[in-house]
Amino acid sequence: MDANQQRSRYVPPHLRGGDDRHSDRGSDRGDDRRAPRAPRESLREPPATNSRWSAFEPSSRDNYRDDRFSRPNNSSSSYPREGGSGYPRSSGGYGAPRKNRLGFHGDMTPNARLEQELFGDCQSSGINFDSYDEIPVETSGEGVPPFVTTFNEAELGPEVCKNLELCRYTKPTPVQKYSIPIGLAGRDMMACAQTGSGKTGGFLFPTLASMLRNGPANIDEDAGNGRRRKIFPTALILAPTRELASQIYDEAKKFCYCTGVAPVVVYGGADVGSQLRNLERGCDMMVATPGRLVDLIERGRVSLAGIQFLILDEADRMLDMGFEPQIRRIVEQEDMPRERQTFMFSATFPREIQRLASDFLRDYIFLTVGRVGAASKDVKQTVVYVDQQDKERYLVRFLSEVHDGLILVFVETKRSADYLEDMLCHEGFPATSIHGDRSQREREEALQSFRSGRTPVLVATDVAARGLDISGVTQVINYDLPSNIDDYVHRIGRTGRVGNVGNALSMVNEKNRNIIRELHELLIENGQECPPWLGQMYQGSYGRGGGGSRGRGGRGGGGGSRFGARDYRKEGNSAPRSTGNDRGYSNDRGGYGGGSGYGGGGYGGGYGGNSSYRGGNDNSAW
Ligand SMILES: Nc1ncnc2c1ncn2[C@@H]1O[C@H](COP(=O)(O)OP(=O)(O)OP(=O)(O)O)[C@@H](O)[C@H]1O
Repeated sequence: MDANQQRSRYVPPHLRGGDDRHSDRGSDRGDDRRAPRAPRESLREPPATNSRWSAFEPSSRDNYRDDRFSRPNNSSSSYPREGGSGYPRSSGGYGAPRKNRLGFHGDMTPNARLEQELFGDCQSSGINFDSYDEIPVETSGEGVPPFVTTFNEAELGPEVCKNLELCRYTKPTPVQKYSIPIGLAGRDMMACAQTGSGKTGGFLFPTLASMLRNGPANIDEDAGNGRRRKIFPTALILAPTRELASQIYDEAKKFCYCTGVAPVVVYGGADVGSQLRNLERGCDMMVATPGRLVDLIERGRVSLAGIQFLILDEADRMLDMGFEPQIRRIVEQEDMPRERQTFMFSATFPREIQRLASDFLRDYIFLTVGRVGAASKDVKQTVVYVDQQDKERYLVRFLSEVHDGLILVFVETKRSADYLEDMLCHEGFPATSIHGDRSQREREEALQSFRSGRTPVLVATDVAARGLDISGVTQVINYDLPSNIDDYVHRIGRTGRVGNVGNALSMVNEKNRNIIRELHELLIENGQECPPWLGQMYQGSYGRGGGGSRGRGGRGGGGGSRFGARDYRKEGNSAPRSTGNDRGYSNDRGGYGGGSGYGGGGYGGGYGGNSSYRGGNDNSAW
């Protein structure tokens, strides 16, 4: 088959499924117009020598299969067959309209099929997992309880501990070691820990364990309820994207298995009717995106009067200008009690957002693992200078050398995501894309196809930058750099998770001046190779004398930087106290992990040759 024949059969993403609803969207969307397509022939590279990609033909992309994630079918439950509560099981596994003996709505009976579904995929942590223990932990606030070192039945309860065993979690990560006792002590907390270090468990474990200890709020669910039942969750977890909400829910289902606590997820873009039916079966722990929650409150279907736990995941994002009004409305203007516990978690926490966040917290404990806003040391970061017009060729060339793993390519706009997916498929790479203009179904299918390895390249906008935990992502590529360093930290954190190593490649040129200084400082802080041209760019853009006056150097001292090096309440006051860990406390920047030492390269030599700043892309390498 010649190349032209292949191309004629390929259906570009915006026309797939015989649906042309997107085909004219460029015309009414201002700057979201589709990019002019580069002449195909100019993009043509020498055939990829990498046999991984040569198996893929654009016309046969649906035949691309990867069985890495298949698993044996185990039909027996790890829980004893007898010994459930005797509470009748609903057909869906979770949720029954009646309350169980704990006063919650979930199932307490083991179910082998569900157990396999929930835990069959669980994988053990990566080789650097143990080095998490060396990351310095800092807490501030009054009366910080001592940290734990194990998952302990006395604290978490036997069911939760059993579920953690099924998850193959052998010990808590640092953030969990501290967040479990803080949460169980009834305290509010603001927690900041690096990407991929188990923050989801960090808030779910103490929430669930406290719920099991205390039971639900004393609410008469039937009072004032007519035919349309109102739902009174006990815990509310808010997340910024639908995919993240859905992922948190998947985690919650595992930890809640057989505990009697019923988790439910609600998010926009999906059928509200089926979400309402799920809610009606009973909801104790609600995971939601803010917009859909407001909708359900307005419909009179959800009340927040029973909330005992409020959690904001990716809290800095939830409180930035886009979401803050909705969050204020949910937290301050509905019926949510002030007598509740509030947890805020993120890997980044700019100082002004910390200040804003404190409006929602009471006498909280601030917990940082490492430095606020630091990147994971398990990600090898590489920057290359690539002119804008050379990026496509560079990417194609780069991908043809990648032999393994899933590759996440970040771009700036939805239009570029469509365009790049299209281009990569033409070039023979099984790619899909995710962005805000795709339907929820398309977004879910794209993620599933990526997760399964069927399309090992995912082109994404920042909708996929935060929180997503996809095992097997070995490369993150910043085709377009984000406009701020926190987004960079979250993006590259899609790889190098839970002790695994990963790689991040960023294509840099003059368009990225606004992030260069902080990128430069982050690379140095993380002990990464920092090409001389990057420093030249940075000094060129900010003046030689000015370097370092506003950057990460300022973070540690709490100077002019917008970043908090630690609890913003402590700035200019007494030093925060260490609650101690084996290695002792360091209040310095960075300061954890071994820096380099992990191989995992995958790229380097052939692509790293850009040494001059202006016009420095090394075409000879292609
Ligand atoms: N105690 C543990 N032992 C082993 N694996 C764990 C443990 N806790 C969490 N994990 C696993 O670590 C991975 C990353 O966890 P999680 O998604 O919660 O990270 P995160 O800190 O929230 O990351 P991000 O900042 O990107 O949102 C998940 O696959 C999770 O199952």
